Amino acid sequence: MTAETRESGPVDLSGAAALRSVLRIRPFRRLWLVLGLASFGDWIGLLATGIFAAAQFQSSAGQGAAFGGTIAVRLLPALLLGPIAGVFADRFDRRYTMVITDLIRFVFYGSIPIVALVGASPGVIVAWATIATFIGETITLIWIPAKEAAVPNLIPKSRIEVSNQLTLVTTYGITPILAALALSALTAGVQQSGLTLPDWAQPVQIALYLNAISRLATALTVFFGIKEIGGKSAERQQEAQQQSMFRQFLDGWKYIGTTPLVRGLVLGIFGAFAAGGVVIGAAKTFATSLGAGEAAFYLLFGVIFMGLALGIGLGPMIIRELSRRRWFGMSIILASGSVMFLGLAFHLSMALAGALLVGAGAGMAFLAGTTLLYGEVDDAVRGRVFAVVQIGVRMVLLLAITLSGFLVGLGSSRRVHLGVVHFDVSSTRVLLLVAGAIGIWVGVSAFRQMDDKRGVPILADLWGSIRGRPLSPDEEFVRTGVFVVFEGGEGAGKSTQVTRLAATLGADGRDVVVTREPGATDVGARIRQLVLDKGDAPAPRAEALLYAADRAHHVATVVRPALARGAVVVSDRYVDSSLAYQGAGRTLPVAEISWLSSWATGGLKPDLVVLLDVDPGIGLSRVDSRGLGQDRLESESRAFHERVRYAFLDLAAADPKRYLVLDAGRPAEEISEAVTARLAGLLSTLNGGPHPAPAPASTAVPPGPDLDAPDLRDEPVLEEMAEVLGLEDEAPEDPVRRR
Ligand SMILES: Nc1ncnc2c1ncn2[C@@H]1O[C@H](COP(=O)(O)OP(=O)(O)OP(=O)(O)O)[C@@H](O)[C@H]1O
Ligand SMILES: Cc1cn([C@H]2C[C@H](O)[C@@H](COP(=O)(O)O)O2)c(=O)[nH]c1=O
Repeated sequence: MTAETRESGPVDLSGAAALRSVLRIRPFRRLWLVLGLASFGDWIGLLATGIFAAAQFQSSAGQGAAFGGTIAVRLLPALLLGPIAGVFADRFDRRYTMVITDLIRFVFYGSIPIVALVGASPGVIVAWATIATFIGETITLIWIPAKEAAVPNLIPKSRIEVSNQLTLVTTYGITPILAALALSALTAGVQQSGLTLPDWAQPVQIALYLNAISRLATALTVFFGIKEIGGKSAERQQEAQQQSMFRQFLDGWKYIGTTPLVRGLVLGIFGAFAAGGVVIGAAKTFATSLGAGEAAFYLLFGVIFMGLALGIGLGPMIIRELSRRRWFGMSIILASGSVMFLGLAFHLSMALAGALLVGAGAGMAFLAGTTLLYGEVDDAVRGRVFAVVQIGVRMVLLLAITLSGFLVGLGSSRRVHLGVVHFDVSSTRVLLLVAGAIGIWVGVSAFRQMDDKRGVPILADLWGSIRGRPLSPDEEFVRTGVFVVFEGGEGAGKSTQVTRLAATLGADGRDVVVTREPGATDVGARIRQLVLDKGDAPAPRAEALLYAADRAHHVATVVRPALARGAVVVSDRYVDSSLAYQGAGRTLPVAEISWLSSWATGGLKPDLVVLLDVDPGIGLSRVDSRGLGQDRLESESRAFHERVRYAFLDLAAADPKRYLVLDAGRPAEEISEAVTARLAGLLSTLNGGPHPAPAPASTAVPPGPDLDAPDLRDEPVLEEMAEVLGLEDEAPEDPVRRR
């Protein structure tokens, strides 16, 4: 059982369009209806069973015990049957599993009000309500994984997230509210009408019938309307034939335990819910420690659920195309960090903001986690994985609420006065801080385990994604060569130095590739003409795209292949020229140019950038002295060239390790010496030092299609440069400047 590695990530449609597109899928539409009905039945049943049981007793103690008891019974089956429930979903036909389990639930839930009608004693009624609820909930545990495992088979991968949003919002947002409203409207309607209804028509009784009927309705819809859920894949069929249920059960756990991504997702989801549970459990004492009273408790409780809904509903719209794996880790960290923030809050407004973020983080983690699981987990084992998730979430919530409630009750608190600020340092706060810290650790581990964009800065990626421009991960390739780039304004002496360096390295027997931007390739030569000819000027954005296009082709066909085979690549201009000329010069947003270049190059960065810094006046006069006239860029204003110069210097200052900044007014030989000296360190790491060019076939560089790449040492680029330069006419001597 291997998980297919696929990312159910970015949705390429706007929120509303994506929603419409998923609702156009008929089987999903019906499943959504089923879910809505089932969930409405669940919630109204949960409320009504509790009220119904409580109503059988006169004393408040009896009422409390009956209400709490029936609700606890709904959660108990998860403990007992949970682990095995998923096997049913993977072993049997999922359609029949859903239909049969719904029919059983219809019978048992329907029996609860009927037992009361036949005149049984309160004790028997409550006992039967408890037993029937227990059986119904046990059966639900088989129904849920069957449904969860079927969803990805009905919907295209790209729509899974939206469908998931829709079902989560329906289950945890819309239907509980509808159920509560329906029940209270029924009760209020009867009270206000003054009617004396027979026992069987009491509002709670009606709610219980509704709960049962919703099961019948879902069974019929699945049986007649969603036939697509049925059938078994060959793999499932084979497993069912060859393995016992117990073996399948063990394999399910083994799969979760040994598949790092799935294990990380499951643990992360539990972590996020534990964070929410701790806050709910501690909320009452916490509200008191804020001096905010009973109402604040309900407020905090409500705000967490509001955050949950906001996270699920709006999360994907905010982060847009951020990697879902990264989003998952970040959401857990957000939820846990907010729990810690709550531990430090000294005012109700801070607590409410913290609670909202706890809910939002948990909701987003749940959405991202389940969406990833839908995409990552094989159909054959999906039922078991979702059984563990669904049941685990209930158990973790219950445990976290109970344990934190218990722990906060143990400790005492001390009032701390910090100037005008007074707050309690209590066991509640300590608990929140510790739970938050553990949650952050879980989030960071999840992030590290499943990060699919290693090396891409996290916050820049998040910010870029929010703005609709996520950063791409570097393209992977075996890089054994060294990449050196010369940058600088017009006439700085780049070509002179490139040629000198190539000669020195060549004399050393190195495999050297001399190249430049724009124009090192046939495609590039045509682009160079387009951007530099003084004809029709491309608009600034078009100009930026043309340079990026030249770069993309250049990197793919010249630079990467040469680096892969272990050559020293020396390029006259690269990314910084775009940042300086199109960014600072043309005043296009530098971050956008940077993103464009990083996309074009697949994130390839030079090992060393030699920046030849020259006053634009001097540089342009050198260009003029060549007597070849000025191209379109060279003829730009003095202010343009000043902006370019300072942009280069700023780039170098921001990453001093990668740059060698030299005063281009100094003699060419001195500059060459400085460059050679700086490069010596980098080259010593290259294949153990000098070697004959081209690299012998026996070197460690893996052979491959890259070996077909052009070796530009003898190509026109170098010749053309030498010709243009007239290397025998050396520049006047000037001191070298290092920064
Ligand atoms: N250190 C130096 N001192 C004085 N003159 C120099 C120096 N280096 C190069 N030159 C001369 O300046 C002119 C421009 O040099 P070069 O073509 O190498 O600069 P470049 O930066 O490549 O120019 P471009 O921006 O046009 O590509 C040439 O005539 C060259 O001989
Ligand atoms: C790579 C690159 C270059 N330019 C400009 C800079 C120069 O004016 C010309 C290139 O000519 P040179 O002979 O190599 O100096 O193009 C640019 O504006 N943006 C870029 O990305």
